[in-house]
Order: sequence, then C-alpha cells, then structure tokens
Amino acid sequence: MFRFFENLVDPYAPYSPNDTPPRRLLPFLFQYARPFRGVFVLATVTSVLTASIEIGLIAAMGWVVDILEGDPAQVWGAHGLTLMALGFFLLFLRPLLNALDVALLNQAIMPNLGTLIRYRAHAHVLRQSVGWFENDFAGRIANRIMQTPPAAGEVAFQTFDAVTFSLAYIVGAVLLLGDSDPRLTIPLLGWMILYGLLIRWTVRNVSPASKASADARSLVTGRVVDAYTNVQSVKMFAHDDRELDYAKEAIEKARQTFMREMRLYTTMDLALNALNGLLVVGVVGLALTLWMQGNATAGVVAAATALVLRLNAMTGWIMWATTSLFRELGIVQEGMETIAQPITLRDTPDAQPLRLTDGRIELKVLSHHYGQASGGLDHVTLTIPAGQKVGLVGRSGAGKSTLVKLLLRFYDPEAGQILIDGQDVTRVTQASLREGIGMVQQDSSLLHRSVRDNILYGRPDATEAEMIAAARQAHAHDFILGLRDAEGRAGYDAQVGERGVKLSGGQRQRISLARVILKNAPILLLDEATSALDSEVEAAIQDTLYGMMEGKTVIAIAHRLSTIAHMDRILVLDGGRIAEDGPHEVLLARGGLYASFWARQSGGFLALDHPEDDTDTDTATDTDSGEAAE
Ligand SMILES: Nc1ncnc2c1ncn2[C@@H]1O[C@H](COP(=O)(O)OP(=O)(O)OP(=O)(O)O)[C@@H](O)[C@H]1O
Repeated sequence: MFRFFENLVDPYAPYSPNDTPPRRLLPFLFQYARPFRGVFVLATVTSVLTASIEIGLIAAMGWVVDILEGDPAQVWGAHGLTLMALGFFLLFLRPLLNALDVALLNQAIMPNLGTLIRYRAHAHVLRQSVGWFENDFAGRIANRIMQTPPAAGEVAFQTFDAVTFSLAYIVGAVLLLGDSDPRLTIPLLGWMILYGLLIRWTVRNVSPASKASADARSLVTGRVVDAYTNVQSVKMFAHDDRELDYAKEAIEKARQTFMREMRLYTTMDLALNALNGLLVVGVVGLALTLWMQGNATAGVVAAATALVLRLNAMTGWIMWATTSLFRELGIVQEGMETIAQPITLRDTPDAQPLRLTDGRIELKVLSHHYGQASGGLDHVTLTIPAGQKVGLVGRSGAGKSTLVKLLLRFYDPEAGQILIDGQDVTRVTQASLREGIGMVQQDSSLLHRSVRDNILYGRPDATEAEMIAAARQAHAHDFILGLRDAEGRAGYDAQVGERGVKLSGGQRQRISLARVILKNAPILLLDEATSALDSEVEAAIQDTLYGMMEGKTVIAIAHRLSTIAHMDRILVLDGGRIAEDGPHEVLLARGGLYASFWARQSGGFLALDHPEDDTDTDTATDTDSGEAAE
C-alpha cells in the first residue's frame, strides 16, 4: 500500500529545464508542483471531507444530547438504525478516509516533492557558469539546495493538512451554528475577522523575518565551509581565532535575526490566547442565554460548546501551521536567490555540436574585463593555425588564464569573437566545445572519488586497459598501485580525498594528466601542467606531453620558459594585450619583453612580477616557482 502512494509521482521523471525560472514565489513553486497536480486535487478533497466529518460528528453529538432528553425506552426503536450507521461510519469509513488523507500527504507528497525540487534545483545550479560559482560561497549554495526542498515540502504539507482543513472546518462551524441559531454566528464571525487580521499581521511579518533568518544561516554555512575547505591556510597563518571571529560575526547576525523572528511568535501567541477567550465566552455565553430564554435546546448548547472548545484547541495549531507555512515560504524565497537565478551562459537555441576538423583557433578583437574597467583581455586578435604549438607567457595577471577560460567558454567575452574551425564558440553547444578541448591545470583538484573514477572522468566509456595505459603514460601507474585509503581500498580503487588532498601535488597533476590523455581531445590547453612535478618526473612527463601534442593544436601557459622555448610560436601577453608574437629565437633577437624574461631566468625559472626590480625578483625566483615566477 505504501509503495502505491510513494510511486504516484516520479521525482526524476524527464522534464524540460527552464533557463529562466520564475522570480516570483508562487509561480516558482507551481512549476515544481506541476507533476503533483492530481495528488494535490485529491489531497484537497480528502482534507475538506475530513473537516466536514469533524463538523458532522459535533452536530451528531448535539443530536445525541437532544435524544437523551426523550424516553430511554423509545431511543433504540426510534434511532437504532441511525446510531448503528453512525457507529459503522466511525469504525470503518472515517479511518479509511483518514488513511487516504495521511497516505497522500506522508507517502505521495512529502518524500517526492522535496526530492523533485532538490534534484531539479541541483541540475539547474550545475548548469550555471564557472563565473557564477566564483561569485558565491559553495557552502551557501549547498545550504540553499539543502534547505529549500524540505521547506517547500512543509509548505505543501501545511497547505493541505492545516490550511485547507481549517478553512473547511471554520466554514462548517458557521453553517452548523447558523443552522442551530443564526445569532450564534455573530460572535464567531466577529472572532473570525479578528483572527484573520492576526493571521494577516503574522504572515506579513513572518515571511520577511524568516527569510532574513535563513539568509543569515546561509551566510554562517558559507563562512564555516570556507574555513574548513581552506583549513591549510587557516592553520598555516595560525588564524583559528580570526576564523572563529569571522564566523561568530555571522553566527551573531543569525541569532539577532532569529530573535526578531521569535518575538513575532510570542506576540502572536499572546494575541491568539486573548482572542480565543473572547470566542469561548461569546459563543457559549450566548448559547446559554438562548437556552435560558427557551430559544435553544440543550443539544444546541452542547454542540456550540464542543465546537468552540475544539476551535479553541485548533486555533493554536492553525496559527502555528499558518506561521510555519509562511516561515517556510520565507526559506523558499531565500533559496530562490540561488535556485531561481537564470542561466545566463547557455547554448543558443540553434546551437550545433562543434565540428572540430583541424583545430584552427581565431580570436577576433577579443576583450573581457570581468565587468570592470581593466584587467582580463583587451582587444586581442590572433590566429593559431591547426596543429600549431603555442607557448603563452606574461606576467602574473597579464590575462593568460582569461584567454584559456574564454576559449573553454567559462565566460562569454564582453566583446569580440572566438572561432574554432570557423565556428563561433558561443554558437556551438558547450558540451561539444569542451569535449574537443583537453586541459591540464596548475591546480588540478580532483573529485572526492576513486582514482579510477577520476581518470575515467576524461572518457567514461574507456576500457580498464585504456585507463591503465593513460595512467602509465602520465607516469602515474606505479604510485597509484601503492595507494591505500583509510578504508583499505587500494590502487585504482583508493579514494583521493576532497579535491584530491590525500595525494601530493605532483601525484594530483599526473592523475589529471592521465585523464586528459584518456580524453585525447584535438585541442590541448596546458596551464602550468608540470609545475607541481619534481624535475626527474617532469623530464619524463615532458616526453609524454610532447607525444600528446602530436597532431594537436596546443596552447601552453608556462612560467618556466624552458618548457615552452621549443614551441612553434610564443605569445607574450602584457596588460591583456599581445606584446610579442614569434618563435623563441626571433623574440630573443628582438630584445623585448620575452628576451628580458629569458635573460632573467635562473635555473630554468623566469622572474617575475616586477622585472624592473632585480633584487626582489631574484629572491622570489629562488623561493617560489608559483606566483612570483613567470
Ligand atoms: N573571476 C574574475 N573576476 C574578476 N577579475 C578577474 C577574474 N579572474 C581574473 N581576473 C582579473 O583579470 C586579470 C587577468 O587574470 P588572469 O588570471 O587571466 O591572469 P594570468 O595571466 O593567468 O595570471 P597568473 O599567471 O597569475 O595566473 C587580473 O587582473 C585578474 O585580477
């Protein structure tokens, strides 16, 4: 029985993703609720029926009190059949309806609605561009993906469990009292107006307060996760206390917003109690007066009393349900700041797969300043013929990585065009573009999975033998065989830890090299691909790299000029522009920037951020081949 209801809606059913999700709350929720339409209609019906039955039972109780006033000997004869029908209804039909109501809520809606939202929200966020992720905390994004779905589930639950039920119940109460004596509805209607006003006040204040709270909580998660992911820097600079203070600031903000929210609930509770007192005194007092005047039966007084006492008990629950509904709506609204953001970098509707025939790359007056006045790339025009090997050098911040990221379409250029084999990279599908490009980065972070999964990331359908061959080529096979993780998994099955932290930098770089070897894409981008390797391994890997470059168009960013000196062509970027362009010897002979870089190389390293300043840069060269060495 459970399974039937649990399978009523498939949260993973195919759907057409929406690049621009609605920015308003209700349309946003409705888009996720669409697959649940049938279930929601049924839940509304059962909820209304359940409320009507509650009212019916109270009416029946009044009726029973009235028949008690008659002759006991006559009761069975006159009302036996009705009483038996009532018993049958209570014993069998009511539990059945109740079971249907609960199963729809607990089995069909609750587990599936949250799952559907989480799955689709994650799918949406995954489609965001690299630039989008750079502008936020990963922890905050994750927090929103985690807390929005249960909040939306709670909204649905309260809507059917409390709101629909209580509305139906209150309407039923008015009808029942009106039927007994219309005057009895006067205090009830008065109460309803005040109660409505109280709910309106609460709702208006609770949603923003809860959104502020949720916002503050997400910030806490963002800061906490930021400290955990960068724990090495935290420890290295002995900044535990600073980090704690930084988090405390956010934690305190969360406490302040939470306190503001809780004040609302206390005020609401006090007002509700006062209102309920008025209701009981009003209705029961009036019913008693009518009875004393002989205008109402004992049954009417009993039913009216039962009704308001039940209402009295229910209002707290309704109020709680209504506020939790709006509190959860506030959380959903906060989550929407992440989940409802449009995908700005997307495939054009007519995007075709990239047809990579030769691997010719053209940049046409390409500019990208990350939305700022300077930085990035500035008016770069360039043609790289198919199969050419290009070395890209320049000072730190010259725009080398920007060029590579634009080529991969991690961002859309602010001006100009990039063509690969004559096709504009913004007009082909992103998947096909990135399939055609292999990239090895300086900071090769791996996924928290097994070595095998990480290498196969380059080509998931590769065979075991192909994967091992790639690892061998990257000089990774031997050390991989020696790996063993904390759970005893060894070799290719060993887990590499978050971002590959359980491996050395050189090991990480070799694994990421193996996956690019496996991918075997026609265009190769190397961003300091061997920077983390010791010279012995590097020498061996250089051979592998030269082998890999065979027949491919290559752009290699290098800080160590010796690794690119033999390339067909060297491009020197300076301040986002191409300063020099030509083979090693020609550039050396020209005596410009490249020649000065080369001259300043010591032991194969090149200096630096400030080539004018000899003393500083030479020191940096000796100690740091990363940032300082260009
Ligand atoms: N995501 C970003 N948002 C804003 N500005 C950025 C971003 N990425 C890079 N920049 C800016 O663009 C300029 C070029 O950066 P880029 O990373 O391309 O330099 P680079 O030549 O690769 O430097 P390095 O050798 O240090 O890696 C820098 O001034 C940098 O501050």
